[in-house]
Amino acid sequence: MKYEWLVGQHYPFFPEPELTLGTAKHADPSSLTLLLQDKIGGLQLLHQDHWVDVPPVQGALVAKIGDFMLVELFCSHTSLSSQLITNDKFRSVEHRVLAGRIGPRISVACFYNPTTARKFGPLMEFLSDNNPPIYRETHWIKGSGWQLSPCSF
Ligand SMILES: O=C(O)CCC(=O)C(=O)O
Ligand SMILES: [Fe+2]
Repeated sequence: MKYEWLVGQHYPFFPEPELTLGTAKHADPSSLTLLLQDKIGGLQLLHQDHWVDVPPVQGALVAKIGDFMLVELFCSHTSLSSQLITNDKFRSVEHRVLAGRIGPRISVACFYNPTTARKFGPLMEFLSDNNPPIYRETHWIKGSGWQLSPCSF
């Protein structure tokens, strides 16, 4: 069984935005997050130690790689892979949301999460003598996501 969560988020107008954040810095524990923003903006991605604005584009979905990133989207043989199963070749993106400067903001996020029925670890295709596994095999846990668990070699 897979878990998909649809979450609506409301960020009220805040008269002193420098005193707080809408959402603090984090990476999603999902496999993949698809996000619909309204026209207010405020989402930022951390890129090379700098916060970069994600401009809102009417009707566009923002796709964010999550920590787990094993998605069997739409059909069971289609899988997209990232931080855990690609052994860090593709990494989840850290992001935050600035507090409402212009007006209230609404976003809708769909978090695609992996099955809890089996463990996932780095795929063999991403491993070699020069690229040993960085993470242990782990389950994704409904309710709490999961913890990246580094291997100790
Ligand atoms: O409201 C947003 O733009 C993003 C919120 C968030 O961090 C998320 O949906 O993962
Ligand atoms: Fe997020």
